[in-house]
Amino acid sequence: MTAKISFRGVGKTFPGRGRGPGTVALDGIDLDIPAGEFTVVVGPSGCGKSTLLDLLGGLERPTSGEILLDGRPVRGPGPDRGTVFQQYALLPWRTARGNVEFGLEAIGVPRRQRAERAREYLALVGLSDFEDRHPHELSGGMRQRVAIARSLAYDPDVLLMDEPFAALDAQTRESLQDELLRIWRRTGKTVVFITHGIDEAVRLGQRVAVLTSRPGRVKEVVPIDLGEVSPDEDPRSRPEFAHHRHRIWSLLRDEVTRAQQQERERTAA
Ligand SMILES: Nc1ncnc2c1ncn2[C@@H]1O[C@H](COP(=O)(O)OP(=O)(O)OP(=O)(O)O)[C@@H](O)[C@H]1O
Repeated sequence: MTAKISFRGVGKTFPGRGRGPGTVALDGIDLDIPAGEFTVVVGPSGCGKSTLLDLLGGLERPTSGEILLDGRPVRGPGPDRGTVFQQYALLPWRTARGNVEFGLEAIGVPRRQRAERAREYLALVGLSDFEDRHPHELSGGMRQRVAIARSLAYDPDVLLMDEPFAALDAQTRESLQDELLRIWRRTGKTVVFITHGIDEAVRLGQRVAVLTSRPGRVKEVVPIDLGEVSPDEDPRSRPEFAHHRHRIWSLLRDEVTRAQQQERERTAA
């Protein structure tokens, strides 16, 4: 079976200033992601996580290797991929509904359908009562829900999420994680989610790809199985959760130390 997304020997080097050496952000990334999987990517700061997502989103081109989406090389952005960033990037002069409709205008969905679809997706993220509010009238968590609704409304196959909950308080983050899982189960999207949070990775991922410090390579892909979780149980308190958490923490620890060492050498140079 072909993977939905396939990174094949993907490298990315950013040119240096003047004659200076470039920055090798990613090197030899090999990763296959099946359709419908929730994949989380973790790694030390600056290891190239956002770069990896930008390449998949078609915002950047790889220096080496290729990324295949449904077996075809990614050559640019497209409506088959929706992105949610850490910052909400909502239009302040538009209501929640207007923001969701905005993405649909861009792909030429007729007006009446736009309104209908925007309502449907705002309901999916639990914001039916807030569709006429402007971003400044919404909490951080609600704004991020609007951003998620906007990305889902044009029905991309793949949802790319770059630390979407990082700016939220712990409680809002946890409830949005639960909500995202519910939405993912309902919609069957393929999700690639970047985070710094180990707990977040274990809570959300079916697999967690741990990257090395820069240049980022895939150090290990950890399958997550939290066992049978009953509806009134907090999965975060299960022994399986602690086990996976510790595994990923151990893999990251060495890489973070290496990244800090690199940073010290760079500032000393
Ligand atoms: N447009 C660019 N031009 C030059 N260098 C870049 C560019 N974008 C990223 N880099 C460099 O590439 C490396 C990887 O950056 P990237 O933002 O992908 O890492 P990250 O893992 O997402 O970091 P963080 O966890 O801190 O958000 C960094 O050293 C960064 O400075």
